[in-house]
Amino acid sequence: MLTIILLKYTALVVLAVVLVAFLAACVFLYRLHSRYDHLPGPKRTSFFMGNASEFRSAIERQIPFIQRMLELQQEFGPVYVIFFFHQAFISVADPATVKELLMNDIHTKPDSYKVLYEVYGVRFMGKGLVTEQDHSKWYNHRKIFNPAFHRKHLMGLMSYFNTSSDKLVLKLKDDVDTGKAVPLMDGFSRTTLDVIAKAGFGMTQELILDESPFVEAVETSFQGMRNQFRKPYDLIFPSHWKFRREVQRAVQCLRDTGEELISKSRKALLMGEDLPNNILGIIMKYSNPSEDQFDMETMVDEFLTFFVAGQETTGNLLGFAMVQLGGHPEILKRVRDEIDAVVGDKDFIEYEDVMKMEYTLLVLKETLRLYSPAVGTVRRLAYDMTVCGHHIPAGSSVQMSHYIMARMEKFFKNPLTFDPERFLRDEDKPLYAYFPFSLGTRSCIGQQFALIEARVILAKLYQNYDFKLDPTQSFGILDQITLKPKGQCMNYIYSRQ
Ligand code: HEM
Repeated sequence: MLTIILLKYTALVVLAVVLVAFLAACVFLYRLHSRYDHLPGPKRTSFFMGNASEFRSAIERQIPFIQRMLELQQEFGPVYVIFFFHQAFISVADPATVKELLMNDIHTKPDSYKVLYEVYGVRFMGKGLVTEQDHSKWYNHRKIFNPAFHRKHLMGLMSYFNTSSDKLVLKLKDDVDTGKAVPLMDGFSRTTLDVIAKAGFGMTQELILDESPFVEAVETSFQGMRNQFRKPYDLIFPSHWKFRREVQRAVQCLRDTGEELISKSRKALLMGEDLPNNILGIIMKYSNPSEDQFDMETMVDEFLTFFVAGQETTGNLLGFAMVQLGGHPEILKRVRDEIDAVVGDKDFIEYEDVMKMEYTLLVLKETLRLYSPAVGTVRRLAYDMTVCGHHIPAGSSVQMSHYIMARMEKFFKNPLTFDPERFLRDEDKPLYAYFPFSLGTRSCIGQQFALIEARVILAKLYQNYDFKLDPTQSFGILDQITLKPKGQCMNYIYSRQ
């Protein structure tokens, strides 16, 4: 009898707790919605899910979600609000606001970055440079990393860029003159992974030519990261538990590899040995262990951060660039002529050669204007602001998208035309409208690294081969949180005439 009463009592308590939680969620959402009721924006299709159905419609129409956000910008103007479950994002396409939010450190990164802290319960990017929200902690780390990206150290990384590109050339050798189109994205992805692994952390594993458990672990982890971001509720279903375990193992494998490399480097430093000229070696030299600037966990966070931030982005940039070159024979000819003139048949591409590849740089810049792998950034407003006549309260998450602004006639003449020389003319208004690497102190630390690496890889490819885009290769964009070319960048490869 007592047990039945207890059970009834417990059930009542549970019911009451659920009811209170439900009411609290309703009040929270009601207050959130009313905070932004004065702003334009699409109608919420659900009280609880807000505008999450917009995601579904973008997937169904096979367009990147950011393209849907551009359409909404065209419909509602430079400022609008969109709700995802319990989060409101204010999308802003206004250079003055981009300047205010990115050039002023008082506006920090919002909580939405926490989604990258861990993947399926295993620490992932943790408190690395991209995700750290505390400005002073971030600043202390960034100042240690900055020297590794100065010109003189980047010059010292040229051998890594050359060696990895040579391996890509070798990997493609079997596909030359076969009359079969081959996907280039896998090669780009492996090559940029190899560069980060070696120039960044001194890994010795072969990542381009052979099958590698590390490459598989990177792919599985990234897939897990995307799923967690886009389909967080999949995990409720037991059919996804196997995948979750695979992702957890893969992330752990990356963290273990990072820890091993960092420990090795630390030991070498303590033994007074010379550290190699890679990013990890340079950070070790510049950081002060006595100040405990980097505990092992944070250092491993940075290891993962550099793979996430530096690999796929640069690989995707190369893919987009090759697709655009394939579709613009006159631009391709100028790139090839420049590479022939600057590099000729040299085996080793020097830093000075890269600096002379000015037209190729314009092509990369134009590729980044229309096809930047990273679509934008978000800041948490530190104080109330009025943007284009709209009041935005302090604490709001404001999204600024370079993808959106790059497609606005207001800032770029004939915005959808791929025109590398636009950067030499004075017709556009790119100031605070062009920011593929973001702007301000939290802009991309690897910007120059990526642009040098991409030029070396392109130079080596065109130095050795001719490429012809497969006519079935799409010019579309695949949204995988970062943007990548749809269709794997299919090309026929020929020996150079
Ligand atoms: C085409 C290639 C690349 C693009 C388009 C790109 C873009 C970006 C963007 C937009 C941000 C700002 C992210 C935010 O606001 O949350 C960023 C940050 C960052 N990127 Fe890149 N990136 C590229 C390549 C690289 C490479 C090669 C590395 C490393 C070698 C790198 C390392 C980082 C790091 C560590 C941050 C965080 C910076 C900080 O907050 O201090 N990126 N990148």
